[in-house]
Amino acid sequence: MTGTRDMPYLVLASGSPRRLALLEQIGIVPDKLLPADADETPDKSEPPRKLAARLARTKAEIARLRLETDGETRPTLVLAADTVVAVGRRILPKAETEEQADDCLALLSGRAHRVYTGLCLITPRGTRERLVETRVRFKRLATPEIETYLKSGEWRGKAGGYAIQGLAGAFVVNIAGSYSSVVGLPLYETASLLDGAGYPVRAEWAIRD
Ligand SMILES: Cc1cn([C@H]2C[C@H](O)[C@@H](COP(=O)(O)OP(=O)(O)OP(=O)(O)O)O2)c(=O)[nH]c1=O
Repeated sequence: MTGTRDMPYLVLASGSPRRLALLEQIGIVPDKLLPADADETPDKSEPPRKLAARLARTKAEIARLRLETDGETRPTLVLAADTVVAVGRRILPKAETEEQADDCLALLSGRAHRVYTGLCLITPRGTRERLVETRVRFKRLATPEIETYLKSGEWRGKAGGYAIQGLAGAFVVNIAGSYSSVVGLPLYETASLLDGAGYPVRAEWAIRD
């Protein structure tokens, strides 16, 4: 790091520690965290991919408005994401109760589902978006296995009632797409959006330095 570059001010519109950790994994540390409290209820017959895109955009817009209200004048990049788990068109909840997580796991057992992560980056020159789709196939889960998993509490607050980065990693027979996207932030697409908006990602720095 030379400290001489014009670094845009980067705001991560998220309260998710996983999204922050994923960004840090690729050498990006946001200047500010601004969790955006969006209503995550799907619209009537809203397809899962549209929901993920819409919520990512809504979170980014809420954060940008707050910055405006707070009188922020620096050129700012606002990054937000939303992860949705679906079986076909059926959108699974972000599990908040053991019963919800139990229902999700029973549905995911022995079949494939899709994880959609919407990404939105608001820049001074406009809004850029990406939608990343990943197919995940779970093994068949026996009842005692589900019961043990429920006791772990790892499902709490997770879309689809599981976290691939934890114990549920052992349920995954295969995955086609982006692992980081399932965890909550697709790293390739994030780096590419930020780079396109003039935010230097670490690999770029290494080459330029
Ligand atoms: C499927 C899956 C989801 N998740 C998480 C990612 C997201 O944090 C969460 C889905 O909820 P989101 O609404 O996408 O995000 P959030 O409310 O946790 O955070 P934010 O403040 O950014 O809105 O589920 C995992 O951590 N691992 C997984 O394997």
